[in-house]
Amino acid sequence: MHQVAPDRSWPLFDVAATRRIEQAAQAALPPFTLMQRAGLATARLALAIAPHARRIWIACGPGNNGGDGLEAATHLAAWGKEAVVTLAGDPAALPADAKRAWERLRQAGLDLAPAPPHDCDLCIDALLGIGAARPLQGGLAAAAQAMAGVGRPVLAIDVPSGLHADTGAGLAVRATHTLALLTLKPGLFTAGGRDAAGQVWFDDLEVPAGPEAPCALLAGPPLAQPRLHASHKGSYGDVAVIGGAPGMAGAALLAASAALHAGAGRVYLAPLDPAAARLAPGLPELMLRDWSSLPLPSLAVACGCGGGTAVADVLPQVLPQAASLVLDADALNAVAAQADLQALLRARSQRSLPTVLTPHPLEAARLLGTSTPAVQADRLAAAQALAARYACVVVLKGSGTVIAAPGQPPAINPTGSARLATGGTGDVLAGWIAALLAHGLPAFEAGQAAVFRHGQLADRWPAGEPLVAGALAARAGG
Ligand SMILES: NC(=O)C1=CN([C@@H]2O[C@H](COP(=O)(O)OP(=O)(O)OC[C@H]3O[C@@H](n4cnc5c(N)ncnc54)[C@H](OP(=O)(O)O)[C@@H]3O)[C@@H](O)[C@H]2O)[C@@H](O)CC1
Ligand SMILES: Nc1ncnc2c1ncn2[C@@H]1O[C@H](COP(=O)(O)OP(=O)(O)O)[C@@H](O)[C@H]1O
Ligand SMILES: [K+]
Repeated sequence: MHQVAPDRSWPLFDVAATRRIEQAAQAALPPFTLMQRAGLATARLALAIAPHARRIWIACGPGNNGGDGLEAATHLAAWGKEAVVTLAGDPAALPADAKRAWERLRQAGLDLAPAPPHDCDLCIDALLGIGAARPLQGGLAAAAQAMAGVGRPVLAIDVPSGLHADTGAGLAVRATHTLALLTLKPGLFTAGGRDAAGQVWFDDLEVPAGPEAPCALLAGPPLAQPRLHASHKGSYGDVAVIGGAPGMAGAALLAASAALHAGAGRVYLAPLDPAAARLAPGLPELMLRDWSSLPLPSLAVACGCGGGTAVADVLPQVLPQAASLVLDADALNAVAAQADLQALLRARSQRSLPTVLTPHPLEAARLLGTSTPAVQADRLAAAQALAARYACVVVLKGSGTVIAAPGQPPAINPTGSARLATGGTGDVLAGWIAALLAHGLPAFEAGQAAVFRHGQLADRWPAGEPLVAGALAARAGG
């Protein structure tokens, strides 16, 4: 069993692949072996989470997830715990493996409780796993509600019940811990998955993934980029930030500050507000330029940050010329609205010019011509659809940021938290990615590395210190 931490990358498998892995293992092993392993692993983790627990409520559902719970309950009772077992369903209708777990429970002298306990020290959520097919209803919904009311740690088996294992969508049990079995599923790490799953643990039940290819990766830490002694500012590339229309100069400044602190050799700031040139940015290292005078073919450009509608006039020049490009915020909205800009964007890939789009879910919805809920319902699919449509790398921001590129499995970022949900942190990310592009990282690696470090910086932010974008930018790359 492993604790899933952002110290390495992890392959993720969707439900279809997990079912194939399970079927191959079932065929090769004596019947009931996997459920025995699953139940034992769950019981062991329950003890580790709540070593002094006396009463443990195991809330079982009508399928094999419930069977894992029944098997765990038998172990916990054998180890001296008071196991209170409820079943939202008919024991006679359980699938074969779960029925066997039910028989073992009965043989151990245990029976079902008529209702959840009024109090317990730990809840085990064995209502639904990868078979969750529709929103929780009836007895399952009642059990989930009771679990929330107990106010004790909740250990979810495989998937927090109700959560869609592939997407992280769906109203689900909110667990403090989730023990993923056989495979790690992408839905645990994006959309509602992080909040539902809590700390994720993984047990492969001694079954290798075999020939199955992961549908996505949980990203690990990027490689360090040591700065050679015999290097100079030209070795690290030049960034230009174009944005900051009237009233929004701060966004462009944040991106430029992040690019500077993330290690770009030189950073140009090209505000779209003519008056902004008179502002003292407090960063004398920045070189203020009119955008039309920038040497675009030699620059990594971050375009859009606070760009307002003015950025649409810049894009016909920037899209074909920038050596590498990050499009954020208003630049994305302009692309979403103009077919000519979309064509210029797509044409960049034919010339192998690296491009990264950094939409939040609303911007992604505009680019895809759909709604924000539709994007959030399947963030991996939305990011992949965008990458395919615009032939570039896409960083779909939010809880469990997705990094996608055409023709390869997407990555889900494991770092960051809602402390980043404050104005301007997305501008910081755009500037940070541009700095890595300027250094020569390929677009996917640049996006993945900057997103990981940006989130990690937030995770390590001192608890009592407000996290604001300006301070985040000043520590980029640190
Ligand atoms: N086989 C093995 O040995 C192993 C299995 N493993 C474990 O099994 C889990 C998968 O088991 P599973 O396929 O039985 O699916 P599961 O999640 O229990 O639910 C299916 C049941 O729920 C029902 N149902 C669904 N949604 C519902 C709703 N909203 N409201 C009400 N009912 C609803 C659905 O009914 P139906 O849709 O058919 O009407 C069906 O009866 C997996 O996550 C892992 O924990 C692992 O230990 C590895 C070894
Ligand atoms: N709940 C969250 N968990 C992880 N990251 C988050 C969360 N909320 C926001 N972020 C991150 O904060 C940044 C916000 O970017 P964005 O929405 O563009 O805001 P802004 O335009 O104000 O800069 C993104 O990198 C996003 O992934
Ligand atoms: K569950």
